[in-house]
Amino acid sequence: MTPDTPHQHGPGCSHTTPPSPPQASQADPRRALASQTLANLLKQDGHTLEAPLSALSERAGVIHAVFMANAQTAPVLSALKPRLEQALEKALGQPVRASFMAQRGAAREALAPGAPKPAHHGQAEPGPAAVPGGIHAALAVASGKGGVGKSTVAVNLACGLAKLGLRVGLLDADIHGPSIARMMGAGKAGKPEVKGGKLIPLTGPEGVRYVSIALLADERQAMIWRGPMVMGALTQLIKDVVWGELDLLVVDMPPGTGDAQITLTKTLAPQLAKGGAVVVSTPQAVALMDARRGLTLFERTKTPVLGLVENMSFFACPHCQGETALFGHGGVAREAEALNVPFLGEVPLLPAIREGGDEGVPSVSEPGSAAGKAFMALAKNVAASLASRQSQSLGGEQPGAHQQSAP
Ligand SMILES: Nc1ncnc2c1ncn2[C@@H]1O[C@H](COP(=O)(O)OP(=O)(O)OP(=O)(O)O)[C@@H](O)[C@H]1O
Repeated sequence: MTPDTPHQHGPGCSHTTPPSPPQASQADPRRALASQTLANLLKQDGHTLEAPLSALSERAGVIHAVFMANAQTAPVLSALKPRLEQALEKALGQPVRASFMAQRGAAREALAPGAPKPAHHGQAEPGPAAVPGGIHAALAVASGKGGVGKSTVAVNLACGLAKLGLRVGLLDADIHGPSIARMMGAGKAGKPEVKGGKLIPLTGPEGVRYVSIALLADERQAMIWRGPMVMGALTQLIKDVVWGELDLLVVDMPPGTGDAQITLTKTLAPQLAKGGAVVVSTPQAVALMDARRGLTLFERTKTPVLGLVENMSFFACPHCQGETALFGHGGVAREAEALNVPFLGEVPLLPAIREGGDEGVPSVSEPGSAAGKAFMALAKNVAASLASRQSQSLGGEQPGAHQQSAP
């Protein structure tokens, strides 16, 4: 029973109707006002989207307005929430909390005309048609588990490759724990603009253009979107962004090997065929086991693997300059050899790397530092590997073919 549906007594039913919280009835003029307020805001921002009001109720003097969201509207509504609540308060003359509820079959409705049909369990498979033509190649930065420094490597690779002369975009697809905005210093730059229903990426260090779901939602809010909404948000962050001409879109993948990762690799398949994936791991056995799973995902989706990266390789003490192999230095290089995958380089555990991440200053922007040198060496190896991939692609290799040659 939804809040708007009164309890119906069947023949012989003696149940008493449970007391319900104070709610607005269908005839309540506030419903129309709430719907109109959202419609006006969407129109103001140049959207042609609709998000019907599902319920309006009142508790302890606060009005709760629930709107239906689908894969397409969810990110827009999240970004709009503070303004929507303000506008609703003004229109209804009372404090208002707005929330959004997933619509059944939402992803299917969100498919663009001509996009591939939805795959199993009703989730959108956006397909290559969704990717803007200006994105020439993509680099997926992945890890089997969280916390190994994948986002740190993604940021420094993006900025390092930009320093080497590439036009680089950076997409924070780590929808459940987005940290790219902070690492790129978004606090200083504010929120991205929306023009004609498209998002204008922010420009960060070294001219890297970037977007993150964290820029659309409140950074403190837990990312609890599920299934189709995640797919929809990710697809929008690729296709509804004015990326312009990019030699490379670096994608900070969500950790693990679930549906979101598969959707991303399939959506960006042609671009990944000209770029590839790097898998980040710390050297200890547990992380390596997960990294292996990450590699299997790329094999399954026929994404070329450029190689493995060892992060937090050893602790380089800034006081005594001594090195301590906290997680067992060299584990990733050995794993790469065993799996016949290139080893791209190692990055030590350095307090400056964590500080740079928190302050929004990537290590490569301080080229003289130990961290800057380690990440630039990595970026150069990746650039060499990309160049060799692209010359192979130009040489007639089928896009999506699995490749694992040394850089
Ligand atoms: N080499 C390093 N030395 C010191 N600190 C590091 C290093 N690499 C990453 N960190 C720090 O470790 C923390 C986790 O890193 P990061 O967010 O990049 O990991 P992640 O694998 O992307 O995690 P998640 O997937 O959970 O978001 C951050 O505070 C980051 O600054």
